[in-house]
Amino acid sequence: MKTIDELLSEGVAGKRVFVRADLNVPLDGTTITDDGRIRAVLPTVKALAEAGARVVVASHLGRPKGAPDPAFSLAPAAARLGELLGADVAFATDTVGDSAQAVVAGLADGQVAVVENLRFNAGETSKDDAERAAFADQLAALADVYVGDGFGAVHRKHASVYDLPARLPHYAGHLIATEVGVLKKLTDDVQRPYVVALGGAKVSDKLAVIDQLLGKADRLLIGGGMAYTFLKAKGYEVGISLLQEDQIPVVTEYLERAEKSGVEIVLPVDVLVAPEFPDLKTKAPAHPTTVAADAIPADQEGLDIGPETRKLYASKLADAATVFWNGPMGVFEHPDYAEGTKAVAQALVDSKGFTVVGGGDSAAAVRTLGFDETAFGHISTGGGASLEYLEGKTLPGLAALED
Ligand SMILES: Nc1ncnc2c1ncn2[C@@H]1O[C@H](COP(=O)(O)OP(=O)(O)OP(=O)(O)O)[C@@H](O)[C@H]1O
Ligand SMILES: O=C(O)[C@H](O)COP(=O)(O)O
Repeated sequence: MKTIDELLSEGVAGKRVFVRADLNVPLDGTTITDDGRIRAVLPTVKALAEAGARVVVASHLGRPKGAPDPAFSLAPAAARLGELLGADVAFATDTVGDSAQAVVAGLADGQVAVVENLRFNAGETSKDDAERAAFADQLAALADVYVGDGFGAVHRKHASVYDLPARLPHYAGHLIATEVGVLKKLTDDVQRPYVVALGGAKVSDKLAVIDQLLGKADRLLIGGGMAYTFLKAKGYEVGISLLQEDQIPVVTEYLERAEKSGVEIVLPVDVLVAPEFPDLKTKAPAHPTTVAADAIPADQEGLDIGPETRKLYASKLADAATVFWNGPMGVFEHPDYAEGTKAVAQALVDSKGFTVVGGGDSAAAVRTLGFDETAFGHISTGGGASLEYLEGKTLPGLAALED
């Protein structure tokens, strides 16, 4: 894989360089609540701009449905990138249309532009190769060189991640190089006990990774929205909690396999429930109730792990030599459901092992809950991406950067 260092030594002055970043930051309206993913791509953008490149930054944000949707505009991220760079950043109100073409044509050497959300175009995420290729052709017309630096999205076979690098000379940016360097340690020579904590809301995506993790980790702690499919597989009722009903047989098989192979799968023993999802805007008190994991009322939703589970998970993390954690333990954005995530974060801080936190919201949680980033071994910008890397999968966005 050629890296940006080679590109810089070859010279980029005057060249249009397309940087595929992951600027998928958490937003409260148009306010960015954690800018970690923007800061993470700064070394690449700065280096290119300082070398005189005309830098075209592109990213997805959220999961819009292949058409423009103002709620998912990258405008706030572009503004924040400008603040962090201390320079004007031009913004194109479309991705490959008139605005993008004009903004890119107007760039001077060393200037930076951001184009609008890649996923406002159906071709970006299409499963149809020809549709993705057609969009990649339009993206390729905007640049001379491609730099892949959106680590959080390298597990997606999307046009800007997978098809576009095949059309341009391509290089890995600083962030991808750093992320892969650290995660390699967890695949090549992992120190044991190796404990993986999984939570979050992207349950269908992430249940699949457990298949491989069962052969690699010594212990799996399950929290967040992920926990309820496991509790249901054990025969408990989960009320109106997040549930991946079709995955219950798969999860049942995981539980059986873990038992046979001596891998510990640790599930919540108690949870915080409420009749409705909390208001994340007003943060109005949610008045949750603590119930045993096998006693979730039919009309209630599990929104965080409970106090006994917090202690249990801290004890299961205490002797770990290596920890990988992806996915908040609860709806940490609301103060009534942040304690589970705080407890796991604190257990990582207290750990003597090598600790890695992965994921947009997981990393944001660590920072917004007031933890010092340097207390963790590594904070990865990718959740799904790092999990799939740890599974040993070939990731489309990394494969595409190979020569
Ligand atoms: N019990 C729960 N029910 C519903 N949502 C939950 C629950 N627990 C956690 N969440 C939500 O999960 C979200 C984060 O999940 P997600 O899987 O996206 O993690 P991530 O760290 O961002 O990883 P990635 O980078 O792969 O997106 C948070 O917004 C949080 O509110
Ligand atoms: O948040 C993430 O994990 C990445 O930005 C990828 O987003 P996606 O899961 O919507 O593809």
